[in-house]
Parts: sequence; C-alpha cells; structure tokens
Amino acid sequence: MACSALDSGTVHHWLKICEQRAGTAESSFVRSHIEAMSEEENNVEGQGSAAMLHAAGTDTIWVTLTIFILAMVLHPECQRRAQEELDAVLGAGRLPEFRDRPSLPYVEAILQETLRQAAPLGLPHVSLEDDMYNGMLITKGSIVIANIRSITLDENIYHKPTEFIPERFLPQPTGGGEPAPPVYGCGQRICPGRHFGDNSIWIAIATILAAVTITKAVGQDGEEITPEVRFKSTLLK
Ligand code: HEM
Repeated sequence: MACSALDSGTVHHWLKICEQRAGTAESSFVRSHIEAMSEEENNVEGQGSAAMLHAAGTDTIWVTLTIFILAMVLHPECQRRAQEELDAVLGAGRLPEFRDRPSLPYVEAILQETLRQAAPLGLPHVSLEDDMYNGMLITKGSIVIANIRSITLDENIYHKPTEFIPERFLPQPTGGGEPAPPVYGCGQRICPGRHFGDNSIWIAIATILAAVTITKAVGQDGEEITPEVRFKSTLLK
C-alpha cells in the first residue's frame, strides 16, 4: 500500500467524510480508528491503513444498504416474508445476533439479492506480462477491470436477472439454488474487507427488518409515492 502520500491533511479529509457519513456503526468504528492512529506521530502506515479501510469500506456498505432500503420499499412481500422468518426464529423481545444467521435463510437471500445489484465493476489491475485468455492476447501493461455486472446480469446464471427475486438464492427444490454473486471480485486481489463488509451489512439488514417496517412515503394527496429507480454508471451501484 502506498502510504507515503498520506499526510495529516489527507487524514483530516477522511475524518470530514466520516462526519458526513456519521451514524453508521462502521463509520464510527473507522473514525475512532483513524483518530487513534492520528494521535501517534509518524504512524503514517497506520493512518494509511485506517484511511484505506474507510475509503474502501464506507461507500460499499452505504450503497448496499441504500439499495436494500429501496428494495424493501418496492417489494413489501419480500420484507413481510423476512419479518415472518425473523419473528419465528427470534420470538418476542430480542434483536438478531450473528449466531442466528444460519437460521435465517430468507434474510440471507435478501442480502445476496441486494449485493447482486451493488458492485458493477472490480478495481483496475495491470497485466505484468503478455497473457492469453480465451484466444485473446492481453499485452503486458494492459489495464484489466473485471466486469462483475456482466456476471450478475447473465441470464444463463440468474433467472430473470433484472428482477429482485431473493428466492433465487434459496436451496433447491423450493428455491432457485443460484450461486452467490461474485461482488467481492476474485483471485489474488479479492476484496480483503469482504468478511467485515458482509457481516456489517447482514447485521444491519437483519436488525432493520426486525425493528421497523419500511413503507412508501405518502404524498399530500394521501397517495403512496413509488420512487423512480435510476442507477448511475459508476464504480458502485
Ligand atoms: C458491500 C461491501 C463491499 C463490496 C461489494 C466490495 C467489493 C470490492 C471489489 C469488487 C474489489 C475489487 C476486487 C478486484 O478488482 O479484484 C474490492 C477491493 C477492495 N476492497 Fe472491498 N468491497 C466491500 C467492502 C469492503 C470493506 C468493508 C473494506 C475494508 C474494510 C474493503 C476493502 C477493500 C480493499 C482495501 C480493496 C483493494 C484490494 C486490492 O487491490 O488488493 N472492501 N472490494
């Protein structure tokens, strides 16, 4: 990791973004981490790793949770099914914990279906030598970016890929038995924050579903407002 470019200005820049993103558990965890590192003089490497943790870990989780909220607004039947599952497993008076995860397959399916929409592209990598792939020459020095979206929208892998169908991830014969989406990349440079990200998003989703019901806003005319869905063509969502 190239840490030498990080100075206190950069660290304070990240702290400012933390302020803007304040409120998520991940944001406060990372903020305290960066602050602790900043207090130690010359700990540029520590500051660098804390800033990287924040840079790579904040928008990914935030985008995924935003897509989750949107999906629950648009698919109340999915939300209801997940809440029924949570009620059956948790009973009354407690929130989900990580030990409940294996007992909540439908919540898991909602997480996977949400993630499938989240990361369209991998990060750029440079080919260190000439390489042949499927009859194509990739010359040394080429920039290669994994097109994750071409996999997550491949109708040979995902039935009706443009639709939000959590059941696709439930085991067969009742579910579709489709594979988890490869949104964390693959190989040597696979996302190192995938377990942190996955656990952070799971506990947030499970807790939100257990604690509240997300519904459409109601306009002044008393009618429900259905949000218009528009995805941008960027690194995330
Ligand atoms: C929904 C959550 C997340 C998704 C979808 C995601 C996805 C990705 C993807 C697709 C890559 C590029 C892999 C490649 O090009 O081969 C990546 C790299 C990376 N991710 Fe994540 N990520 C998530 C959360 C996090 C979190 C929470 C952290 C840190 C705590 C993190 C840290 C990183 C870092 C440092 C890299 C660069 C790794 C390298 O180049 O060697 N990510 N992530």
